[in-house]
Amino acid sequence: MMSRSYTNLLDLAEGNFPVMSHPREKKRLTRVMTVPGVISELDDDPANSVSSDVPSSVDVDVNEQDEVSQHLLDKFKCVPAFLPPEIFMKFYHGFCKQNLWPLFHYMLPLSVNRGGRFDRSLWEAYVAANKIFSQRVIEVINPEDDYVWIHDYHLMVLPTFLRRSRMFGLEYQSKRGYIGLEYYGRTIGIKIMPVGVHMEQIESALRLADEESIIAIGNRAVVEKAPKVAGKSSARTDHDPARGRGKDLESTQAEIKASCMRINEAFRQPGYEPIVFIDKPVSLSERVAYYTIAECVVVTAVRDGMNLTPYDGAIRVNPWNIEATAEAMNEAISMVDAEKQLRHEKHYRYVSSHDVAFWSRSFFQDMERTCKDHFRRRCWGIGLSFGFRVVALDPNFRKLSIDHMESVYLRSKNRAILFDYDGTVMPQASHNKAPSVEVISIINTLSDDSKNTVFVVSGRGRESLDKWFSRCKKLGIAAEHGYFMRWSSDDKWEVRGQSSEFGWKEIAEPVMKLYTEATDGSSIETKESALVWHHRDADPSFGSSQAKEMLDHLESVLANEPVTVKSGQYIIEVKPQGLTKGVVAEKIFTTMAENGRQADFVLCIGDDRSDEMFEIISSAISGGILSSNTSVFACTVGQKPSKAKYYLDDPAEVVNMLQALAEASDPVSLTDAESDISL
Ligand SMILES: O=P(O)(O)OC[C@H]1O[C@H](O[C@H]2O[C@H](CO)[C@@H](O)[C@H](O)[C@H]2O)[C@H](O)[C@@H](O)[C@@H]1O
Repeated sequence: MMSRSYTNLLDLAEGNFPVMSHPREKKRLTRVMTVPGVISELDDDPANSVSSDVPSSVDVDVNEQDEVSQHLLDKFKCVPAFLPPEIFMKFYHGFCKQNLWPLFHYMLPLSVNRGGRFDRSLWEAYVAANKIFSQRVIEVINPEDDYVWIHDYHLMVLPTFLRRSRMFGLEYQSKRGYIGLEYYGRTIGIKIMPVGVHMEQIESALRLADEESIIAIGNRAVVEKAPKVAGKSSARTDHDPARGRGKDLESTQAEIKASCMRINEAFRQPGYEPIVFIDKPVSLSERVAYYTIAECVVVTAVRDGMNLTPYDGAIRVNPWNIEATAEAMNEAISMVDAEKQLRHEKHYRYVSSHDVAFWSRSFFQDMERTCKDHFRRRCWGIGLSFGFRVVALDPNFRKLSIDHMESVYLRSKNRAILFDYDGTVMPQASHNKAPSVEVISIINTLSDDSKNTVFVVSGRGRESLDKWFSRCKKLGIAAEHGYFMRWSSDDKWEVRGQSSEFGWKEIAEPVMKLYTEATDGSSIETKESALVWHHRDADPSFGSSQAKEMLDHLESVLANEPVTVKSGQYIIEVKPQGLTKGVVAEKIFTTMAENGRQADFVLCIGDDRSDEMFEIISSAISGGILSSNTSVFACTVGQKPSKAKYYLDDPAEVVNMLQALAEASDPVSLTDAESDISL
């Protein structure tokens, strides 16, 4: 018996389903898969027990399912997923049609009476159906060559199930017309692609309509029932019965019928019926015949999913605006033929060249392009249940070997050591943000070595950094992402921002205040060059959704200002354009080279967007600021997608690593030149 707790809902994703009755064991379909290892692993996986318990399908008798499956496979290379009737009813007519469809089509119940409460059994059936699909996919897929195209809202849990078995890493390059989402090391491509019509089918229906149906309809319906009477026209309401069921649908149908009756009663005349309401399925050829003889087709779907209604020289209307719709209808029926023809030709060209075949070809091309590099990535599953995520990492991404780095360190003469502060040498969760005595001592040992140039490169304000590192005389500090820079405590702060114009703060701050008022636990930090909105102490999910919203909001109101808006660890930061830790790193490497001390050892370490430091390294090498022989250790904190090649697990490991380098340092070491002189 399933527990009613929410956690057990999540268990469903683990494959812990209520076992449905099964009259007989179902034979497995002949495998198409070509990777034997994966098949055998799945065979023994108890989490994959649902499909073997599937007792029957809705449309195909259970005794015929194997035969039908084989036939579909041989003839069409198709593999069906048979859902037991009790699952199918609750999955399709229940959760899909009663919950998801209205949700995705903005058809939320207008009154309490029309809305049902969340029905747990429907949700369970939805998850169970998705699981069955996933098992069919897993049975037949060749993970090396195949793509998986998951379509529509019925199968939204399917990707989660598939990724638990085998994951497909994606890398995506942004192109015009696409949106590329970076997601745990993968880029998800999003594109708007209207589905085209099947031109051949429509054209053959048109031919058929010309020959047969128009005559039939003309005789039966148009002439007899709805003739054009002088100055009057008849409307034919062609109502394609919906596949779904539900209370909303029934009442909508009743309302349509009542409206038709009301209009007919008011305007009916002998031999003239203003509205002919067709409440039965209409064949394609008959429908096309109606389209052919109609003077105007009005499509007023308020939200459309995959409606393939012909698009014939349309006048666009807002279906909520009744007057504008009436005007558009009048315009359509009174439009001169030449204009109709022009409009038709323009749209026909588009419709006929962007048909359903074009759509599917284009979809596959996008999929191929999106997936082309995914075999280069290694995927790791992290988290549990719906919190499960697949992280795609570069195969060269590996843990930093301190021993190896230490041996390179010992051989090098000019070293650049750049480290971020928060999340790198200072744990994010720590309340006391001042560096420990241990960290101060390590930094002093490192910066006392004359071969070393050591910098803390941080988003923090210069005042805090100055105070915290007051005992590190030789430490370089880049504060506020490099807006301020200083090479040692004896040097003056350089202001490196391109602009000292901060009028944008008057735009950004009121926006941040709005969100701060609405988000308990959030606050605003004012830095000299930047404004930061913090939500670490807010409710986690509300805080992060507010942060996303604020990011968009700020980006739009600051679009013409010389600033960038960035998200970080529980922060949204607005800072002057061109300020990045990458620019700081470049400045340090350039200055070293100009002073005849080109770095032969570089250690850059950061935990988040300070990855910017890593990104400039290849351009620094190609630009000659670093040599191709420079040993580069670009390291991130935490095993996550990054431009860095190495990772360490947490700030404690970072401090250990720095300690090891400090121990290998020579605080009184002399440069070669100095050695020669002293000899
Ligand atoms: O570049 P970093 O050294 O990593 O500094 C980046 C930001 O650090 C600070 O914010 C972080 O610490 C806060 C606690 O003190 C924490 O609540 C927040 O979530 C962290 O992101 C600082 O306040 C920001 O101005 C820096 O940009």
